[in-house]
Amino acid sequence: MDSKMLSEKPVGVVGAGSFGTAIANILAEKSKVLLYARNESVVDHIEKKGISSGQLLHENVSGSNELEEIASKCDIIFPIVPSSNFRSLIKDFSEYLHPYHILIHGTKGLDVSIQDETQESTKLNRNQVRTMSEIIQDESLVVRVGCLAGPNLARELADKQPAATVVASHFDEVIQAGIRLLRNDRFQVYGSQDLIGVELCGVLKNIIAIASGALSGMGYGENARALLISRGMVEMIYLGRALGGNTEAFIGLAGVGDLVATCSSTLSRNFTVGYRLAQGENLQQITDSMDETAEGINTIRIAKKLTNFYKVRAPILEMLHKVLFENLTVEEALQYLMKYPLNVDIDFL
Ligand SMILES: NC(=O)C1=CN([C@@H]2O[C@H](COP(=O)(O)OP(=O)(O)OC[C@H]3O[C@@H](n4cnc5c(N)ncnc54)[C@H](O)[C@@H]3O)[C@@H](O)[C@H]2O)C=CC1
Ligand SMILES: O=C(CO)COP(=O)(O)O
Repeated sequence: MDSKMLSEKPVGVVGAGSFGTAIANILAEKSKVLLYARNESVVDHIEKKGISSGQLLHENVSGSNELEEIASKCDIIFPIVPSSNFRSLIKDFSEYLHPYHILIHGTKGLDVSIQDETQESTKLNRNQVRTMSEIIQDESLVVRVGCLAGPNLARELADKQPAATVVASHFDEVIQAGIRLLRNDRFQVYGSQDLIGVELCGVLKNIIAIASGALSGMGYGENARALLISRGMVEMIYLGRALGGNTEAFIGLAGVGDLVATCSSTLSRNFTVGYRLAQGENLQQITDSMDETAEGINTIRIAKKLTNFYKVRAPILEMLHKVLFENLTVEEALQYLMKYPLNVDIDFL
């Protein structure tokens, strides 16, 4: 595909939430963009008011309510919806998708097929858990898939602050397309061939972000956060490698970069969940009053079952699971972690 064709055809973004909208605006600096929303009133708002998810839209962005229109007009499409809706979206989309399409998703979550998981199951293996790029391949004829992941808090992107992301794919043309479409003088784009590793970075850092919010909610400062980030990174690497990622991805922008951003910002929804837990709210109260997606909650549930299967040492994850789903208090979890008998700093290199 040459650059002339790219500039002639619009780029598709599916999902008009905080991140989909921020990415649509970045893409719009170089291309026409078709932004898909399920809800007709949201499309109406996009068309008439030029606003989506509270963000003023670039003039190159128009709205669409038709997946068929997105697939027929766009060769390159960015699906950015929560992981809980990702498979059903791709199923609906698949009849319009062809092998010439390129899909680069921005979703930081995992999927478990219903038939593979029951409430009682305590273990999951890798074959029972899908990343979003795997869902695209499972459910459609699209071959050239990729993801974008990195420290990309939507609000900061919307405010045009400097930032960078990683586009990962097994196909160089997907990486090159991502760089060509997204890169501008405030937004750097790096490439990686480790698609699974980069996807897992974005997914697993949300677990640690919840823990970081909890530390802040208890009033603790930067020593505690640094301890959490570095030990959290080790857990991410253990589990990420068990699931097929390489260590390199985790020490890059999508790994430690996104981990630091999300663990340090009150803009992060996952951080906010942890903060509110530490302030005494329960999970139900928090999720009932949040409009946006905090992927880390479901990821903790899935990751715990994966660590049970692979016997991965992940004490932070274990404690968070108990806090979220088994009524352990945040203070009790912290006490347990501070007594955890470990003294080797780095044993994964
Ligand atoms: N907000 C952020 O700063 C960032 C978010 N992400 C990831 O992006 C994904 C989406 O997050 P946000 O945009 O923040 O979520 P959000 O909660 O702001 O919005 C999600 C949007 O997806 C739409 N949606 C859900 N199912 C859909 C479907 N089947 N078809 C079309 N639209 C559908 C919803 O209507 C909503 O507009 C998540 O996996 C998140 O982890 C990644 C990087 C940054
Ligand atoms: O992934 C993010 C920033 O890179 C956004 O994190 P939250 O989903 O926690 O808001």
